Amino acid sequence: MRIVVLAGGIGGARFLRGLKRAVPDADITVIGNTGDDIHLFGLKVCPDLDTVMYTLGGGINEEQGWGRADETFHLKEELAAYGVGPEWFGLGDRDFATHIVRTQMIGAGYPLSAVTEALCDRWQPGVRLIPMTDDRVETHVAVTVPDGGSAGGGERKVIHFQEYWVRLRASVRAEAVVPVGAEQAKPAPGVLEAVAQADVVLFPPSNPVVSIGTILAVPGIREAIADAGVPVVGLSPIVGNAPVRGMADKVLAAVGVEATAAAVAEHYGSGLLDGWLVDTVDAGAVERVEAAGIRCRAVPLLMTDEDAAARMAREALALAQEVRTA
Ligand SMILES: O=c1nc2n(C[C@H](O)[C@H](O)[C@H](O)CO)c3cc(O)ccc3cc-2c(=O)[nH]1
Repeated sequence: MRIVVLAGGIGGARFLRGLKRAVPDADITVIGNTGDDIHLFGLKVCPDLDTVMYTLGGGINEEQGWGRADETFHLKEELAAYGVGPEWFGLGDRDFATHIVRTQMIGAGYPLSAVTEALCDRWQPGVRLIPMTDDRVETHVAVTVPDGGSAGGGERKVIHFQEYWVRLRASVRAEAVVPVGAEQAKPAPGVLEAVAQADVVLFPPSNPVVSIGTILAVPGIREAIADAGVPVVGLSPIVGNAPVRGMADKVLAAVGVEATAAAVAEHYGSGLLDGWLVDTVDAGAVERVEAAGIRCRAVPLLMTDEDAAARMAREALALAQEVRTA
């Protein structure tokens, strides 16, 4: 079975680990979000690609869900001693090596897709990991930073997604989320081919705006998925009207979508999604999602461990089969 998965960071990576366990013989292609990418200290950092690569390759820091296990931060401390930041982004020594190799290869003329393949030669994630595009796309967030005054004023600015997410911890209101460069970007080699050859396309419980939404913003990808003629099944990242992890509710508000399992399904829409899994606590949403033309089932959606993630993957594939034979 050929499975294409659109993935962000932690949620996507953990789901993929479950999927591999559920269907060990499947041929899995992962289209990774690169809107979170950031240039720091002259290096290109790809948090979501690395989170998938490290998680499936056995090198992830399990507690954090990002970055390397058994990490040290000497380089970051030395940079800080020179007054060179940012200090708010935790790049460890082992992780730095990945960014150095990536940046060196890009400088030598290799596209990001080829670099990612080379990095995966070491990690052997057991899936084909392709960035959504080789072109530069950076998600920016328009915010108003309060001036602290009683008039409720503040400075409106546009900041990098990582500054909004990591430094500000989404504590200021996001007014708009813009995947800068997406409109001009082309899908990376292999992306459209993988979708065209897929038997099923899955949207893990990743962020619908800044992860999956960014991938779908690359011209051609949404259309290829909608036209593939195979079941497209997603899993809700919202459980009981709150994100399972992260701050997806904050960016959903910025695009005018309420943080409920049903609203996220409607946001993707029946033109794209054929099936949607909601958590059992959201069983009441099933009717609304089905009324929107999307087949819906309520099953446990908390990825408490690898077995739970594998059960979710099996449910997603079962729903895909149901859609296919309907
Ligand atoms: O909350 C944090 N997330 C960090 N993340 C996670 C990441 O910024 C976001 O969670 C994702 O971009 C959202 O998908 C990192 C990921 C990397 O690959 C490398 C370094 C970091 C550093 C941080 C960090 O300092 N704090």
